[in-house]
Formats: sequence, C-alpha cells, structure tokens
Amino acid sequence: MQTGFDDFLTLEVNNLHVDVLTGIYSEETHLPQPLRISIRARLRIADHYDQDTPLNQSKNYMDLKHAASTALPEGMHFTLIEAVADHIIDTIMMQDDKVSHVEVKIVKLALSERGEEIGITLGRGRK
Ligand SMILES: Nc1nc2c(c(=O)[nH]1)N=C([C@H](O)[C@@H](O)CO)CN2
Repeated sequence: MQTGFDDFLTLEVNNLHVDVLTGIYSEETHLPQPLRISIRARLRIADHYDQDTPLNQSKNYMDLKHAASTALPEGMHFTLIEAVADHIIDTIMMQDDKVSHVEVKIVKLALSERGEEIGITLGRGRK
C-alpha cells in the first residue's frame, strides 16, 4: 500500500554538555567553551524490528554520545563550532555504513542569555 510516508529511524542524543576549545578570538584559544550539543542520526533500517532483533540491525545511541565527548580530541582548538560539528559527523559516519544522514546542533552557552540559543545546526548526508 502506498501511504506517501517513508519509514525512518532517527537516533538522538539531546542537550549534551561538553567543554571544547573553540572560538575565533585570541582569548578563546586557550579556554574550553561550554557547548550544548544535540545529534540526530538517520539510519538505513530493518524491514521490521522483532522482539529478538539484535542491536546490529540498528545502532547503539551511546555511539552518538561518544562522538560528541570522548572522541573529540582533547587539546585541539577548533576555530569554528562548524568544525566541531563536522568532527562529530565524521566520527559517526565512519562508525557505521547504515548511517545515511547526521545533523548536529551546537549552542554556545557562554553567549546565551535569558533562554537564547545561539549557535549552528550542520547536517550532512553520506557522499
Ligand atoms: N558561524 C559561526 N559564527 C561565529 C562563531 C562560530 O564558531 N561559528 N564563533 C564566534 C566567536 O567565537 C564567539 O562565539 C565568541 O564570543 C562568533 N561567530
């Protein structure tokens, strides 16, 4: 039956707080900046998930958390937060061929007052 809706599976990690060396100004090059990072990874999925379907038919969402925390090189300075997002996306794409698209949202918390969210969202599809 044609419904007009495609099946999809999106793994998500939201509002992860990570300190990263980033910034375009000289005073930011030595000071880790608090970032709030959210990730969505779209996967090629199984036809159906049964009660005993193993994890290799999906992907561990903890891999997303790893990409945005322990996999970020300590001590490396990223001029733009776009580069932080691209590093996270590259890590997730390399982990698993089933990942077809990754979106990373980064809010720079040091700039955010009164509920503002200042930052970027970078999305990339598998080339
Ligand atoms: N698109 C971007 N704009 C800006 C960035 C950035 O990483 N990407 N960074 C800055 C500064 O580092 C700023 O956050 C310091 O207060 C400004 N604009």
